[in-house]
Amino acid sequence: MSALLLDHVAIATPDLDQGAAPYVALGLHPEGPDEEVPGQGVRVRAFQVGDTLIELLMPTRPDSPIATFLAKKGPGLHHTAYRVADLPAEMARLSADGARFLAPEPAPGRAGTQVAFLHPKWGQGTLIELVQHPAPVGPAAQEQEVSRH
Ligand SMILES: CC[C@H](C(=O)O)C(=O)SCCNC(=O)CCNC(=O)[C@H](O)C(C)(C)COP(=O)(O)OP(=O)(O)OC[C@H]1O[C@@H](n2cnc3c(N)ncnc32)[C@H](O)[C@@H]1OP(=O)(O)O
Ligand SMILES: [Co+2]
Repeated sequence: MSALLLDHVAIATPDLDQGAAPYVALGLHPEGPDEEVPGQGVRVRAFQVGDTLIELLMPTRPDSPIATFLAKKGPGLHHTAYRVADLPAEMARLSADGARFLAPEPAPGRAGTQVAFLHPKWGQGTLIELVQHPAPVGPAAQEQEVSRH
């Protein structure tokens, strides 16, 4: 079973500046420029907090899941996300264990990640996302490769 880390906590907002205000007031700074993720119909502003992120999500089109969420529940906590080393393997393991994924395959997330969502009912009322980050490239990866031998 792959290592599991809390990757991010996601918050739905109709406006990134408005949604980000409490985190800026807490002294956090955005982790780079806002990022559009067309497949999810969202614009993302992320704040690093220790090893995890606070991810503000604003809808970029009316049929975005975030637009639907905002219409039903208003702004606030949207999902929690966990980092896995091998997303397909985790999906197969959890599905065999009765978990219910919202789509059969991973989808592109922010920052080159692959993501998959579990149904909120399976999450006992919480929308849970699994995230696989791209393999590191460049000197860091070579160094990691060398240290393996
Ligand atoms: C930039 C990418 C980024 C990343 O991490 O890289 C992202 O995280 S993108 C995030 C946006 N994308 C998604 O959320 C995709 C997955 N979500 C969905 O497919 C839908 O939002 C879904 C199916 C979770 C809910 O859709 P909808 O509300 O239209 O369906 P239902 O009304 O049938 O809802 C079923 C049931 O779930 C409750 N619900 C809905 N959303 C949430 C939520 N975020 N947390 C907890 N519960 C949720 C909803 O109230 C219904 O419950 P019920 O008791 O039947 O009322
Ligand atoms: Co997310």
